[in-house]
Amino acid sequence: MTASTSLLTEQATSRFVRIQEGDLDLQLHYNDAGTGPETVVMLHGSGPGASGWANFNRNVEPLVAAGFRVILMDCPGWSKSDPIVCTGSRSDLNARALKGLLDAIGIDRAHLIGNSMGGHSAVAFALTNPARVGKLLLMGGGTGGASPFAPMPTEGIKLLQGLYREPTIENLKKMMNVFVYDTKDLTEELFQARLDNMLARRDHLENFVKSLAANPKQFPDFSPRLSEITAQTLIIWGSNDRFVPMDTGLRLLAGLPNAELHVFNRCGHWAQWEHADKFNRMVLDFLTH
Ligand SMILES: O=C(O)/C=C/C(=O)/C=C/C=C(\O)C(=O)O
Repeated sequence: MTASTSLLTEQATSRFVRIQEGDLDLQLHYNDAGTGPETVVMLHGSGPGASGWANFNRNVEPLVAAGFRVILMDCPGWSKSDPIVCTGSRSDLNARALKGLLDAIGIDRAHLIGNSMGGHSAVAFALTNPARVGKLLLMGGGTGGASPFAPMPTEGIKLLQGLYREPTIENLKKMMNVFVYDTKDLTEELFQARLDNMLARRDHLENFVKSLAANPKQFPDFSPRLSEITAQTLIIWGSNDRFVPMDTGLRLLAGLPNAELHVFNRCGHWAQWEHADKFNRMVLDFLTH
């Protein structure tokens, strides 16, 4: 561990910023780690209790050690960011929040890593702000839309929505057991931390349910527009993903002109966590070559 990575805790990297982006006027929470000429932004998924730190805590340190600045944005409606009810496209809402954040903290251009909803949001950002995107890494997400192979909503998304409606430890365990292929690393400590995150912000849970009632399709299908994105893209999927099925990754590969796809076997919806070491090596190789 170097001096620059020794202070990589959630608390030490926690920051708040006020953003004004069109009609969005919000306080956002983010984590800001490391220094360097290039910035990597990580965008988390849409589960109850998710946050940048919860999703990517196994992935920050290697990037910081390699000389990147890493920003984890907590999307509006999650963690310590302000609450919101989203009645339109949540992917586009998050993209606007990200533009507001980058403007507010003076970052012109960044590489984006998105997990699930974070992937949908990264694509929305790349479509509206192409000059501000370096490379794109999409994991278990990138576009909404139906799967021709898996019943929709998938079993994972049904559990996720059930947990928003009834936020109990039992429902949390049911959902998290489906997140990953191998459940042995899901400790009581991890369940408890995620439960605490969730229950700390009942307003976020209620707002998610209201948002879904107002617009059940929070994540639009970007397939017809993917060819507009010229950024070099690495798509990563778990072959056992029970939240966003792997054929979504194939759809992204077919649509994005400069993309390649890596599929992890024995891996669910959290490739960045389940295969963290290999994932981190792949990210560094992708970003530095
Ligand atoms: O419905 C979708 O397309 C997206 C679903 C998600 O974003 C689910 C993400 C779950 C997590 O990764 C999490 O940590 O909550």
